Amino acid sequence: MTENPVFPPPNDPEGTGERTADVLPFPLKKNPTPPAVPAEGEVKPGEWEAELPDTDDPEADGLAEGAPADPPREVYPPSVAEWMEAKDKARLSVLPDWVKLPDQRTAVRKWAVRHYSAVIGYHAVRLPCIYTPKVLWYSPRGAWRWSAAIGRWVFDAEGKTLRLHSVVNEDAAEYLKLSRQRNDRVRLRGIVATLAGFVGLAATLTLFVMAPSWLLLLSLAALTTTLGVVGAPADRPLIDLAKVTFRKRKLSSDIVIRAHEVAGLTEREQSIAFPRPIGRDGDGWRVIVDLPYGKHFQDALKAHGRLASGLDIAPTQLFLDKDETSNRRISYWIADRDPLAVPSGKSPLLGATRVDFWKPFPWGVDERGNPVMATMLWLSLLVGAVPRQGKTFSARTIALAAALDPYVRLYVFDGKASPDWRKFALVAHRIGFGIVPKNGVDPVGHLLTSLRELKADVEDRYHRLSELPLHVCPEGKLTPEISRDKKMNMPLTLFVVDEVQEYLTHPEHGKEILSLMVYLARVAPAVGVSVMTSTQKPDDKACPSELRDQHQARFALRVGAYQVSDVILGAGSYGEGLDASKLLKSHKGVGLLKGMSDDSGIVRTYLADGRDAERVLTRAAALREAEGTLSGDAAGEAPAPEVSATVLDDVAAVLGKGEVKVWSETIVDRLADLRPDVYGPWAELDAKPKAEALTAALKPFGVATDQISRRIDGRQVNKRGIKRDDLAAAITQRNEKRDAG
Ligand SMILES: Nc1ncnc2c1ncn2[C@@H]1O[C@H](COP(=O)(O)OP(=O)(O)OP(=O)(O)O)[C@@H](O)[C@H]1O
Repeated sequence: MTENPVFPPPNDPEGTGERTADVLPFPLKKNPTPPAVPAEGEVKPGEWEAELPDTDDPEADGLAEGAPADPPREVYPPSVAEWMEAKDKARLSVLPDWVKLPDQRTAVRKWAVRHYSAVIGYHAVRLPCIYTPKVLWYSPRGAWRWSAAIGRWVFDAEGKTLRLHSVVNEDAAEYLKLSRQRNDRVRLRGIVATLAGFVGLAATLTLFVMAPSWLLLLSLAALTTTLGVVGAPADRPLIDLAKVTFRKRKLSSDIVIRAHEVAGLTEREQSIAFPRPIGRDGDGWRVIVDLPYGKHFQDALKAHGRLASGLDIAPTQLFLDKDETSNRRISYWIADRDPLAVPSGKSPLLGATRVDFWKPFPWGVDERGNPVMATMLWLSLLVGAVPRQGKTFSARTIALAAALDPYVRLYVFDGKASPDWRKFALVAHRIGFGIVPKNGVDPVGHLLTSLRELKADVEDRYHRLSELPLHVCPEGKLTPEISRDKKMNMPLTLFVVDEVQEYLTHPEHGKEILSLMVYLARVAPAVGVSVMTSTQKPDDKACPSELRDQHQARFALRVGAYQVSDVILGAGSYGEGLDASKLLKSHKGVGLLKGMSDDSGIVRTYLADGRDAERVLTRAAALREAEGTLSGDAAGEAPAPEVSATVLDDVAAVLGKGEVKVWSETIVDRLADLRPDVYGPWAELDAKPKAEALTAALKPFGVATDQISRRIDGRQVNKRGIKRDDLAAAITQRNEKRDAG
């Protein structure tokens, strides 16, 4: 039943000729005339009901005493604006929603095409192999039935019973009257039939001799079909009913009320109400109900399975949305079929020549087929799911969008070394696969170097952005112009780590990787460096909460239990109706997205398979080459020397066993031998700047250089140098800091 609360005009309470009490009339009464008092316990579903205190009731003493709960009308009269607003809400629109809204019009059009093409196809297939043989089979019988009917008509068979009756009753007068009438009729009908026979014969002969063969065939087909239809048995129709391929139910308020009753969401004395009529919404029904007072969204959520059963649909067809105006108002979308099992199709990125990563880009569609746009600006994204659900594919679609913006710097690390990310080598600034060194490359070391490089970059960006003049950087934040200015070297950056648990559980470097990633996920998005991590193990050991919690956006594909869903999406998500454990195995690439925008909900991500990805990345590489933005690994450039991070260990490595203090320039020469690519340029400097380079590099670690005296050829020579004890103390301090995270 559809309920539309009608608000009475102010100062004109319905059903009351005059004001009898200080209690305001209940404004949401439905019937314009006073309703008959229902029998006790009888509740009309969907009707607003209110029990007003009966002041004559001796048991209602307590209610009559004291100040009235409602303010007197004279003090707070309902305003005309309120009344008009209520009327506005209650008024039904002239045209139904599906006519007015373009997406619903499209849905109806699609439905009509789908429906009628299915019906036409159904009959077209059956026409030659079922309907034609049936017509041919039944047409002789039809011809016999027809001629028999004409014979009966000509010879007045319908009067036979009466004539026989007059014979049995020996009523001669009646019999003579009926016989005369019959003779007249037979004569007339005989003439008509003979004439019709001649006309028919002449027409047939004319047709046979003069008509083109198509007309002859058409006439024959029409005659045979007519005879076939006449000859078909009454219990077996010639044409079957088309069983269309999809199931579309007509939803009624009775079904919805039944669902709430079996789900235990209604009270004995109060049912649900329908603030808006049930209507079509895309490929499904939109139902808005008001639960009984005291019941709320979470109750409906808990009863999701029972509600689906009461509606006689699969749970995957029922979607619940909160309503902002009331906690007992729920909006249901009841899909005609499981929308999540319908693939969303190929990613539109496959046809895109380039993407502006500053703007949202298409990532998928929601359950109703509405586009879902993604953005990675100012946020980090965590993707989690059990294996084979589309975790990598969904994360990769985002990385592909980034690749198609030539000004986005990409870091890609895949803990599993799967083939999925290999082709990103064409565009990625830094890339690594797995955790096992191969072909002379240690991927974990490379990740560490990249993380440190990025951390230094982020720190540097903060400084530089705050130093930029206001006309260049008005809000102290990265802008599209700054990010695309090559001289500024602050491009939007996407740091992708797939199967992050492989790196975080690394026995030697896991802790440092974790602390660097926590730093980046927390601090870097604000300067245009976004982190996207994915994992199939979101537990505290494999992917600790200190990292998970830094991700502002979460995407959970199917998981095993609602607790895991909450771990990925964040505590409390289950209570908001977000439970990725309800997704099915068949829901590939489908997940729940939270935190990317104000809305949370389902995303059926677009598909881009391995070949699609390769095509996009080849295009992206060409684009970057043309724009001159190919850098790092993709351009064959080695990482910048990590002087700051490794200098302590390197100096320690070049100290001789018993050496207590060594001159700086000696140390630099030895460092150049150890790592010529890093320290070679220092070694080429003169003695003083050489020593100063080392002093500057060690200063951040608290290692000062001292004057060290040596006797050379009987002469006392003083030069600045490093003491072993100072170095050891700095290394211990650094290690303690690192362990503490
Ligand atoms: N959006 C999508 N639409 C349709 N199918 C998809 C979609 N995304 C993924 N799939 C299918 O799911 C399969 C698994 O995807 P994917 O490799 O991304 O899963 P995964 O969760 O990363 O698995 P693993 O943990 O084993 O790497 C793919 O091979 C693909 O066939």
